[in-house]
Amino acid sequence: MSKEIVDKASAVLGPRIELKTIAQGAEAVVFSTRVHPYLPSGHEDKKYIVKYRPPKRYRHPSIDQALTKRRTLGESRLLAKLYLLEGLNVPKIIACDAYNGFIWEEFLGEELPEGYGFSNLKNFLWMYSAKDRNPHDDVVKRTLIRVGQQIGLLHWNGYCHGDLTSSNIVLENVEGSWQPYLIDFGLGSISDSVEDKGVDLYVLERAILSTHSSYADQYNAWLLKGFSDIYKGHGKIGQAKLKEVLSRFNEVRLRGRKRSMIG
Ligand SMILES: Nc1ncnc2c1ncn2[C@@H]1O[C@H](COP(=O)(O)OP(=O)(O)OP(=O)(O)O)[C@@H](O)[C@H]1O
Repeated sequence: MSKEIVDKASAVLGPRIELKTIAQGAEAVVFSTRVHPYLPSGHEDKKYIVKYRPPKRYRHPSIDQALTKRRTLGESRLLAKLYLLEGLNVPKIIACDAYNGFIWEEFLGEELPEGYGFSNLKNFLWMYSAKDRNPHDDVVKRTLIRVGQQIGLLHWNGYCHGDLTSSNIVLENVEGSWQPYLIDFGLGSISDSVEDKGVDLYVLERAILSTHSSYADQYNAWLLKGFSDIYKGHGKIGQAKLKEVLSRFNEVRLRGRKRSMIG
């Protein structure tokens, strides 16, 4: 992580906000902090995420600023809308400084036991594939069905994620059960397109296949069960829409297979 980026972020936020780097993607740097952006000190019991899109030197400054503003605002607006959907779990947005490229969110997740790392779906499934655990444990089944339900809710309400990998699903331990949260809506959209939905399902299926190939068929079947439950809960219209999404999902799969055969 370049010190220059951290210095830039600190210069905008001021010395009061202590930042700890969590991740650096192509587009943004993610920090955590205990300091609330606008409440006075004394609220350090909570943790927050600060997602920062630093300026890109290779872009013309005015284009760069316009892009940063548009993307930061887009992601914040989407997150704020999604947070209002009943039953859907996404991080609560705390603040947004679109001009400087900052989004503040509540911090979700925790460290998994035995050094399995941060509690995203990918690490959680690794933990259950360990020798002394059962990869088909009921906890895994219940959790994957819940993940499928979250995706079902997102799609049923007319939104798509755009980058639905197993790292972008965070698990929170709520009274002993794992509740999934969808994070990173940087590529998310308001979309009722069956193609976008099929691609979301395909991206997650591939992510699970690439990291947990021995159990992927069962895992994906549980995800689809949860997903289908949501659509089926909406009667005949739900059933018809489910059929459309699943049939497009199959088409996307076939296209993906062809591509991977050709290279
Ligand atoms: N609300 C949150 N709570 C806890 N951790 C988070 C949260 N948001 C992001 N993270 C952590 O930061 C990482 C990167 O965040 P995010 O995916 O939003 O950024 P990104 O730059 O779009 O990443 P990428 O380019 O890898 O998709 C996540 O994988 C997760 O580990």
